[in-house]
Amino acid sequence: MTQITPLAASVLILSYLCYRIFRTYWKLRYVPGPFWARITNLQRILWVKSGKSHEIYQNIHKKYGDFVRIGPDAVSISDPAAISTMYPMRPGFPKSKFYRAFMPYIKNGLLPAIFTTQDEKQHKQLKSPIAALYSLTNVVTFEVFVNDVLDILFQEFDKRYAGSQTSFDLGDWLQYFAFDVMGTMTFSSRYGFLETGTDVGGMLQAIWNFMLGVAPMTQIPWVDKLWNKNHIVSMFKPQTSSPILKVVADRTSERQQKAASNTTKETKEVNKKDFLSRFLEIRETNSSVPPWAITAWTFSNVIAGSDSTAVVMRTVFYNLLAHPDSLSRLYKELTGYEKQNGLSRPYPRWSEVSDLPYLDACINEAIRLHPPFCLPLERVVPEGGVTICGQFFEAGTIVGMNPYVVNRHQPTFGDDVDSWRPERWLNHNEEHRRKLEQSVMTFGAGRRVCLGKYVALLEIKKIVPALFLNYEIELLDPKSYEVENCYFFRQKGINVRIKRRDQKTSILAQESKKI
Ligand code: HEM
Repeated sequence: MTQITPLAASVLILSYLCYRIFRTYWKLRYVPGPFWARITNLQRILWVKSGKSHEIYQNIHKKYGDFVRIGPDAVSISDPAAISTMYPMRPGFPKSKFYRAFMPYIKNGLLPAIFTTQDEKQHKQLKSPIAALYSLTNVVTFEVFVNDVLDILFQEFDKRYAGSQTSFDLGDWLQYFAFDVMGTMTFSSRYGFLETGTDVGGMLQAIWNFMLGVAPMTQIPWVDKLWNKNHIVSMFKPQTSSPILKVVADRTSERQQKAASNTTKETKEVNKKDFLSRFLEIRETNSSVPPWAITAWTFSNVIAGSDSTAVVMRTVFYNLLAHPDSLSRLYKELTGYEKQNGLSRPYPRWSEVSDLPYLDACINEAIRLHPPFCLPLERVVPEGGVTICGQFFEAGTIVGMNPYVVNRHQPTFGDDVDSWRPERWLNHNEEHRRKLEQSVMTFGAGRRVCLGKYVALLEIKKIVPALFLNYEIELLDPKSYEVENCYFFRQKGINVRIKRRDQKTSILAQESKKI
């Protein structure tokens, strides 16, 4: 028998490796991009870990154009004209394994959610029964919950800051507010962030730490599968569970027990109102809903809906405070409306502020400037391949659009894409405005577009007028504002002092009742 010499073996292995590298490189050779992206995903991990991936993505698109190869199988695309092809309303363009990394690993396996599932059948099974709850018509029925939480926010502001003029980070309070609103809407109870003015039980920090750990894994999902979502490995690792998942599970079982006894009048009343009671009702009447759906739905609400909304709120407040001209124009719009039509106090109603042009322009500009999710929203090219803006991609290729980059597409939004300019949403005909709106990727697009968009808009359109009409807010140092990004993109350092506005001059519609 002929012996394989070590030299021959080395040559064979080397040739095989060269062949693999060449094949990997060749696959998407026609798409420009950084050199290492042609053969490995390692660079993408480093981008995520740098905390500056939003800037890196913007720079590579500036350098290479609308199509950039970001990994052996992955392409980032920046032209908004591609949105309808890559994110269609019909099924058949599924999410990539990127999203699997976000699924909590519990003792029975992975807990899927509407946001994270790749399985389109499961997505339908989870989303269809509850989609109507998130329609604008239904969401406005939750306005009363936002008012309840605004009550607490105002009480705390008055008690802690308005009289003493002590400075504080408004961004932290907007986050507490967003979480407590979502808790109230979902379970009719708050976490207590506002009452205590702190991150109770370190829950918010734990969510951020979770994001920091998961974000690099999204770029190499096979490592996540081996290391984090593996039954054998998990036996040797300390058991950690998401603190939010624990809260969600506790509140759900409390409610289920109460509903089972169904004795008190209070329970019956609550059951008519919040998301949890509506979810329980849906499950009772729909046998196709799996038992774990309640946890998946409530978990989705809290995890997908709280921090993200806080990010947009911070962007609106920071930019209005840092641009006094904008703030003064908004204030004039609100008080002008109040003079003519009256505004409910202390918090204007949704019906009064849902359609104010300058408020809308400021919120649209904040949504454009600072999307909370800032890596490509990855999809897998289906069987038969697809042509995107004239470029063909074969089945299995991962394509994605990064909201941060798409929202800064110069030919669409103008040369000053990095600047705060709410006016870009005004002074144009309706058709142009609609085109701009459809070119913003902050809420995603198509079949997997954000389910909670109206919940977020309700909160934002309530809190912005409420705070500016009732308080004078002074931004102490615009330069202390900082952003950090893993996949989730958040800010800190909105240090302010506040005082109550002179009630006589600003309250023109005292008599209008609070909801
Ligand atoms: C300003 C606030 C928000 C932003 C910017 C935002 C952004 C997004 C984005 C970008 C997606 C799509 C992700 C993808 O395609 O990869 C998404 C999906 C989703 N969001 Fe939001 N979101 C916000 C608020 C909310 C709220 C308040 C809720 C719940 C009440 C929520 C629930 C969901 C759910 C359930 C999905 C999955 C939808 C599906 O796959 O069919 N979001 N969101």
